[in-house]
Amino acid sequence: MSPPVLVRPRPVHRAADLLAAYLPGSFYYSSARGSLLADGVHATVRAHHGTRAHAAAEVLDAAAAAGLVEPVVTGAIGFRPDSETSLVVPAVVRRAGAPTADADAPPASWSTSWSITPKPESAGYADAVRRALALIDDGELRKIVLARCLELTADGPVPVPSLLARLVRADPAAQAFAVDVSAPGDPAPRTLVGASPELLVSRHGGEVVANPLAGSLPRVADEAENRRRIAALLSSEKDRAEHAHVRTQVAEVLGRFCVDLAVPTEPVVIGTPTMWHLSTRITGRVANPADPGSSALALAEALHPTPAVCGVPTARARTAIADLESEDRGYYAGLVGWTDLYGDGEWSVTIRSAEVCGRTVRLFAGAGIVAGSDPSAELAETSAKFRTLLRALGLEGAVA
Ligand SMILES: C=C(O[C@H]1C=CC=C(C(=O)O)[C@@H]1O)C(=O)O
Repeated sequence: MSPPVLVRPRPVHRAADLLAAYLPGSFYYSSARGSLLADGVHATVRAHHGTRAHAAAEVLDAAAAAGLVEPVVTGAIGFRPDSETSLVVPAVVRRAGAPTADADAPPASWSTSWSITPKPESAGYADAVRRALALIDDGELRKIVLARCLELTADGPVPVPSLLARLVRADPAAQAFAVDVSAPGDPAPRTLVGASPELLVSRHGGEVVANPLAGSLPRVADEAENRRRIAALLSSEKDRAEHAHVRTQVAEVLGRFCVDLAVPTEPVVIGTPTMWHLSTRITGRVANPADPGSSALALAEALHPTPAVCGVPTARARTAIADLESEDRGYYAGLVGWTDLYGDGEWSVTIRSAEVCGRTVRLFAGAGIVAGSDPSAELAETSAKFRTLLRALGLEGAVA
């Protein structure tokens, strides 16, 4: 049984210092609620889908018994139930407040030439959207999120610390992360890096927040046009339906764990530097905070995959994704974050992300397809979503 929360440690570092101290192999996670930098491996959490929260609680209890102060489990879990997982109890954890926009950002591009390979080509993606729409017409699916991949190769190793710093600087409120996800056989260390706008779930002292997003339009430079887009999103039947699937499922799952669940019936629009999204902030309190089955990781596992990355019904959407997408998603559309000894923690949806390995960067972006979706608009939406990473790589405009 985990000890009760009495006094929580206060951050003793500056957010900018934590970001500057990040090195490949470390775990970094920051959001509007604070920053965390972790190094070394005290223990590894080995468990499969559905048992990770209990395994994490056991490993955390053992770490505390062994004298580790305030142990935390950090890491990432891939999209598929059987996909890769990287969960560890780090040896050293440093915390700080939320990052700010004035953090130092390194220069734009460090590679003089890149090769860019879309997988599939644009026409192939549009075709997959048409096939998904046929499944929706047939009544097999109500929603499916279809993703595509860009494989970039630079003329030298991609410096992950600079990429991470540029992502944080561009959007300090995002859930930014860098996680070592190296696997046997990788030609170089592999890092999952990104700046997700979507909080899957956070739990602090028993207070739970989830912030599902779905229904999107690209952000542009012209503010009048942006105002039109915000109004268009709020009134779009198609986008509201796409969003409602996610809100309903997240609320239903959290309802199994929480009391005082508050689920707004009307979405609002949130902006990232590159996108506008319909957003619903759902709050509640865990009914049984001491139960490891209600930890932040347990809630995250129960929620995953939400219809923001998979579809409705979930099982049919998963098989359709396997049939219609050409590339394995790996860690994309999974979850990334941390959970502590008390069951608190924060997990975000692994989107606006890439896996960096040596000179190669694989990035994914997806779009929710519902009745009424237009293949060319969904293709454009995925291109706009790639801009988060492409901008940070100094490559904005490189992909139509
Ligand atoms: C699947 C992604 O975004 C999700 C989150 C926000 C809006 C979404 C949408 O409108 O389709 C997606 O559900 C992605 O960025 O790859």
